[in-house]
Amino acid sequence: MKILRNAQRPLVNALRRRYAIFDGLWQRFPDNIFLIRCGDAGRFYVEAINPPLEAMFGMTSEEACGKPIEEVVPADYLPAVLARYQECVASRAPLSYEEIGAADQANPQYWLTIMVPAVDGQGRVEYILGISRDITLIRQAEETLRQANEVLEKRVAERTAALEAANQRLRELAIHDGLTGLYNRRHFFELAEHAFRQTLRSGFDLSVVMVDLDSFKRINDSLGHAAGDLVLREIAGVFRLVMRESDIVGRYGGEEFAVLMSSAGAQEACRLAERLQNAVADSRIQWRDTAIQCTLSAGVAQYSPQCDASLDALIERADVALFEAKSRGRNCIVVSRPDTSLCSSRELFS
Ligand SMILES: Nc1nc2c(ncn2[C@@H]2O[C@H](COP(=O)(O)OP(=O)(O)OP(=O)(O)O)[C@@H](O)[C@H]2O)c(=O)[nH]1
Repeated sequence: MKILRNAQRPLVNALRRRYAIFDGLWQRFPDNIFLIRCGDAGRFYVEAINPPLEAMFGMTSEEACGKPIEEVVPADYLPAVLARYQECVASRAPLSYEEIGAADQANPQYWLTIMVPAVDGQGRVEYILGISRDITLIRQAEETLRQANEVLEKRVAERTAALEAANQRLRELAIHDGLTGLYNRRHFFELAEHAFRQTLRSGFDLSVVMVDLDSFKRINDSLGHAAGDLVLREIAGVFRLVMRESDIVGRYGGEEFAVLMSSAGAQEACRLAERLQNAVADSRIQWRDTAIQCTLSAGVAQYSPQCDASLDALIERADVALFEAKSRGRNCIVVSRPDTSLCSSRELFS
C-alpha cells in the first residue's frame, strides 16, 4: 500500500502543479471566462466563472456553480445566450461571435465571445468553455472614426461641388465675352470650324453673317463709354431673341458680331440679317434721359466650294460684303455671291 502511494506521488505533484498554474491563470485572466456544463434535455449549468464575471453577476464562482444558466444570466440576454450554447453543442466546433449587451441603450457594450466545446469519447459535448472580451472601446473608437469620416466626406463633397461650380464659371468665362455674354471670338472660331468641317462632309449649306453697328463711336463720344457698353449689351440681347438655336453668334470685335448659320443658304442668312436689322432699329435703348437708336450693316456669304478653301476665306468674303455695306451708306445688307461679286440682299431675292 505504501509502495503504491509512493509511486503515485509524482503524478499527484504534477497534477497539483498543473492545477495551480491553471487556477492562477483563471484568477488573473482579465476577460470573462465561463465553463458551462451541458446537461440532459438541452439544459445548461454554470460550472465555474472567473473573478470579472463574479463581479458582473454579483456572485462567487462557488455560489454560481451548479446553477441552471437561467438563474445566472439576466433574462434579457438569456435567449441569445442559449441559442449560442445550442449552436456550439450542435456544431461541436469552436464558435466566435460578437454581441451587444448594455445596461441602457445609449451606452451599448460590445463583447467578442469565443466558445470551445469539450467533447467526450462518445462525441457528446460535455462542457463549453467561453471567453468574452469587452471590445466597447474599440467599437466606440470605430464609431468616432466613422463619424469623423462622414463629416470629412461631407466637407470634401461640399468643397468638390464649390470647385466644380468655380470650374464651370471659369469655363463660362473662358468661352464668353464678358460684356455681352455672347461667345468670344476664340470660341466662336472653335465652334465655327467644327460646323465648317461638318459642312464639308455633309454637303449641306452654310452661311456667315458679319454684323457691325453703325457709327457706334458717336454713341461713345456723345454719351460716354458706359452708354456704349449698355448699347452693346442690349444689342446682344436682341441677337439672342432673333437667332435660331442652331446659329452660332459671337462678338467678333468691338461693335462687330459674327453669326454662323448651319444648313442655311444666302437667302435665309439675308432674312436673318433683315430680322436683326429691324429688331435693332425698333429697339430704343434708354440711357439716362436719352433714348438711343441704332442701325446696323451686315455682310452675308454662303459657303462656296469654289471660293472658300477655309472658314477664314468664307468669313473674309462676308467681311468684304460688310465693308461694302458700310460704303453704300450703312444700315444695309450686302451679299457676296459665289463668284465673289457683291449685290444687295434685295437684288438676291429679285
Ligand atoms: N463702349 C464701348 N465701346 C467700344 C467697345 N469696343 C470698341 N468700342 C468702340 O467702338 C468704336 C468703333 O468705332 P469705329 O470703328 O470708328 O466704328 P463706328 O463708329 O461704328 O463706325 P462705322 O463702323 O464705320 O459705322 C470705337 O470708339 C471703340 O472705342 C466696348 O467694349 N465698349
